[in-house]
Amino acid sequence: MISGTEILTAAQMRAMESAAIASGAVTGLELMERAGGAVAGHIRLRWPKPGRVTVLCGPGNNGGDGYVIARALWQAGWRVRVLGLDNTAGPDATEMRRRWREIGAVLPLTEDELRCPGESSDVYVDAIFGTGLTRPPEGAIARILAYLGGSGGDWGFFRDRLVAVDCPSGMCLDSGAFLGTRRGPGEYDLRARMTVAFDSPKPGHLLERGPDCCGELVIADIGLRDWRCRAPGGRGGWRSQRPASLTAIWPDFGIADPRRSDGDDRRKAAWLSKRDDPGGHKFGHGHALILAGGAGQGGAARLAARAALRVGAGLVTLCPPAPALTEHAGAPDALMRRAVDDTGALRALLEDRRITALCLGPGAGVGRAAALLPGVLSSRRPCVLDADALTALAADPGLMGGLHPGCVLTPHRGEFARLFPDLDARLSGPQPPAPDLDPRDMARFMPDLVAYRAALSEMRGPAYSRLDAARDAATRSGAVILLKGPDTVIAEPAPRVLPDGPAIPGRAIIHSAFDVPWLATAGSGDVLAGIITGLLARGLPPLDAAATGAGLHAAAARRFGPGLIADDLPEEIPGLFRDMERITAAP
Ligand SMILES: NC(=O)C1=CN([C@@H]2O[C@H](COP(=O)(O)OP(=O)(O)OC[C@H]3O[C@@H](n4cnc5c(N)ncnc54)[C@H](OP(=O)(O)O)[C@@H]3O)[C@@H](O)[C@H]2O)[C@@H](O)CC1
Ligand SMILES: [K+]
Repeated sequence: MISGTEILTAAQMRAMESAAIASGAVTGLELMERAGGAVAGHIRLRWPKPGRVTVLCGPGNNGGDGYVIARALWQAGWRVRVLGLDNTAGPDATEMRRRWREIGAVLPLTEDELRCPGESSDVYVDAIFGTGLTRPPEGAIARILAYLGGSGGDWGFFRDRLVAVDCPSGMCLDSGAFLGTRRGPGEYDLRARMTVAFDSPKPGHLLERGPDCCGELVIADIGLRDWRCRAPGGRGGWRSQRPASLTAIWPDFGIADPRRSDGDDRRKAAWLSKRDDPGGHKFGHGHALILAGGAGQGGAARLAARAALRVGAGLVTLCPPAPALTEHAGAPDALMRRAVDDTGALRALLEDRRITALCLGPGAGVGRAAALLPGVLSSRRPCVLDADALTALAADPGLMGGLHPGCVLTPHRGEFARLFPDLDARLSGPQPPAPDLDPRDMARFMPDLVAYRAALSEMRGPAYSRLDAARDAATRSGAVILLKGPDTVIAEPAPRVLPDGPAIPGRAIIHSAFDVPWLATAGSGDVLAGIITGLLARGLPPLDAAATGAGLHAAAARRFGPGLIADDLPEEIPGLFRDMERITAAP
C-alpha cells in the first residue's frame, strides 16, 4: 500500500550484474567504472575542495571500485594514497589496479601503513569488502578493520571521514550483522560517515547494525535499472512482472517524499482518506472488534480501538468482559462497547458477517487470550494477534494449527523467541556457511528472468538475518509475521511451490524507523495493532495492512516528534492523511 523501493540480496545483485554482462548490454569494466565514478562524485559533493584521501582496496571487485575512485579523485586534483593487496582477484579489478598503477603506487594494506605518521587524510575510502564477503575477516585485515572502527583510541576520527563502498567492510549485506562477532553493537564496529551502494539497497543496509554503521546511505544508479526494465524474457520488464519480492520502506522513500509520488500514490492517499468513496456507507469501511481484558487492564485495548477508528474503520467495537464494561465508558464516544465474556459470546457476535476484522492481545490477559483464541481463529476473519495473544499462542502450540493467511502476528523479539525458539536461536547463534550460486542454475533460469529472480530470492547470506527469521516464521505458521523493532520486518508465507518450478518466496518488507527512537514508548505497540486491525477491517490484504500500518505508525511518530506518548499517535493520523493528499496531489 505504501510505496517502497525494491531491495536486492547480495546474491541477487551479483546475479543481476552477471546477467546484464552476459546479455552484452554492459561490460564488467563499465559497471566498475560507473560504480567507482559514483562514489568519487559523492565524495566531491561533500568535500568540494580537493584534499588528501587514502583508499583501502581489498582483494575483489570492491577493491576494483577503490582503484577507480583513486583515479577519479586524482584526476580531480586530490592527493591520493592507495593501500592494496597483492592478490587482487578477477580481471576487472586487476585491470583497474593496472590503470591506477600508471598513475601512482599501491602501498601494502597494513595497519602500519594506515597508522603512518604524517599521512593523515581528510577522507578514507573503505573498498576492502562488499557483497563478496563470505566469512569473518581474520588476522591483519581484521586488525585494520578494528583500527578503522576505533581500536586506536580515536573513534571519532574515522567516523567523520570514512566513506564505505557498498557497505562498511566486515558487515554482511544480507543481515546487517558483522561476521564473526557477537550479534548487536560491537566495540570496534566499522562506522562510516557515508556509504555509497549500487543500484538498490541490500537488506543489511536497513537491518541490525546497518543503519548506524552505514551513516548516510546513498544508492547510486549504475545503469542497471534501465537494463532491468528492457531485459528480454521479462515480458515487459523484470520489475513490472510481479510485485518485488522484497521491499523497503524507509524515511527517504516513504509516503512523505514528493519525488516518488505517482498516480498510484495518489490513489492510495485517496483511499486512506476515503476521498475516493463519496457517498460511502460506514459499513463500506468495515467493522473492527477489539477484544479487551478484565477490569484495570483496559488502556491498551482502548488505544488500539482509537487507532482503528482514526485509520478509518467504519465501526469499532470494544469487547471487554461484562464486569469491566463500565470502565470503558469514557471517550471516544464514537467507540461502541459490547460485553464478550467467553468464546460462546464471541461466536454469537461473529454471526454478524459485517464484522470484518478482530484484534486480540493488547491488555487482554494471557488467560482470557487463551480462552478466546480458538473462537477468533475458527471465525477465519482477518485478525491481529499481539501481546498476550502471542504469549497464549506460544504456551499452547496446538493453537498454531488454527492460524491462517488472514492472521497478522506482531511479535517483538522476546515474543518471537517464545513463539519460534529455534529461529530465534539461529538469529543469535553461530552462522551457517553461505550458499553460493550454482552456474547451472543461472543457465537454467537465464531465459526467464522473473523465475530466475524468484529462485535467487531464496538464497541467503552468510549470516541468518531477521528477514530470514520472519520469512521462515511466516511460512511455518501460515500467517503474516511483523517482527517489531526499529528495523521491522514483515513477511508473508511462501506461496504454493509449483512442482517443477523454482521455490518462490513470500513477499517481505523491511520497514526502517531508526530515525524515530521516541516511538519506543509504552502503548506504542497497542496503537500499531489497532492501526493494522482498522486497515484489515477496511479490506486491505494482511501483508499490505501490516506494512501500511507500520508505515503510518512511524510516520505519525515522526510528525509528532520527541516527547511522544502512545495517546498522541492516533491523533496524528488525520494530519498524516492530509499531508499525503497534499504531497501526492496532481500538479
Ligand atoms: N554487483 C554489481 O552490480 C557491482 C559490483 N561492484 C562491486 O563489486 C563488489 C563485489 O565484488 P566481489 O564479488 O568480488 O566481492 P568483494 O566484496 O570485493 O570481496 C570478494 C573477495 O574477498 C574475498 N573474501 C571474502 N571474504 C573474505 C574474508 N573474510 N577474508 C579475506 N578475504 C575474503 C573473496 O575471496 P574468496 O571468498 O573467494 O576466498 C574475494 O576475493 C561490490 O560490493 C561492489 O563494490 C561494482 O564494481 C560494479 C557493480
Ligand atoms: K566496503
